[in-house]
Amino acid sequence: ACTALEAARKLTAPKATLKKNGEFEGGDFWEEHEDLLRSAWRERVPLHAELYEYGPAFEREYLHPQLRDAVQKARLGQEKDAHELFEEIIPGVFATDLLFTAQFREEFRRELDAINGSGIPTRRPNGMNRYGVILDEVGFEKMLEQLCDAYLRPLAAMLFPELVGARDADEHYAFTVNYDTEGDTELAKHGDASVVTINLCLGPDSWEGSTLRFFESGGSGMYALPKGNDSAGAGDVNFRAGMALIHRGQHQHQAQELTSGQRVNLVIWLHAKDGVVRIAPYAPDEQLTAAQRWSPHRFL
Ligand SMILES: O=C(O)CCC(=O)C(=O)O
Ligand SMILES: [Fe+2]
Repeated sequence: ACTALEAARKLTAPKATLKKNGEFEGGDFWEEHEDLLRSAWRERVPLHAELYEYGPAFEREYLHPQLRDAVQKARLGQEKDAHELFEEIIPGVFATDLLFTAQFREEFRRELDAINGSGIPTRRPNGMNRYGVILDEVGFEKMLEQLCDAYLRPLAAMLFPELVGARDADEHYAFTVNYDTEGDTELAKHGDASVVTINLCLGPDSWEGSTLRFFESGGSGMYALPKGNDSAGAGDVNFRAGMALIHRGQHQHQAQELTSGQRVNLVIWLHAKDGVVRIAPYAPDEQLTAAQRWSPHRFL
């Protein structure tokens, strides 16, 4: 008998070709082999098993000490340090180098190489990016869920209290994007299927071009932001390894052409159950308090 891993390695996956609206490209293949692929990923021995196992050791090795300190204070009622981790580099776009350690980035990149070299086929991450990996499908779902519960959802709620209420970021969808001159070099202007997006640059080291351009919101009606469109501005971001952005999913953006090198980012979309994305903002008196957003999720 052949193991799931052996069987998965014998599959011939359809290639990702479409540069937009490619969400369902090869959909039949991925559905037909969903169970087999899930079993194969479970059988595969990872390079860095620690990356898949959320807990105190994970936090110690992989989360930046300043993040851990600030979040500990926020849970005790003092949110100031957590705010100060971030700089609002464009209205509505918050940047920080203080979420993950360099060790996390290096081990994660090596794990991605191992995943890509495993012989198990991987599905394109979304309708526009053809390369990259859906992290929830290769074994990271549980770790990411716990990371979102403990850190990412409260941070998103702190930065965007008008959009993240008690249930608006209960679920995540996480993937990587990969830009290099042989594969995808750019990404068309779009909004994400998320209420809030966390986008971490994993490096590797150097590339040219590939800035992320944000566009003024221009929203009205249901999309009108409480502080007006001035709270979602235009500007270009030059990533560096370790830099993470947090922005509203509806804040449109576009990756400019990469002209040399490679850029790999880890992207986490937060949304409500079943992929529902909140767009109507909460009035100030409907928003979560600091104590509510930092209290363990199950008590809300
Ligand atoms: O190029 C990037 O870092 C952004 C990727 C992105 O916007 C997306 O995948 O939704
Ligand atoms: Fe995006």
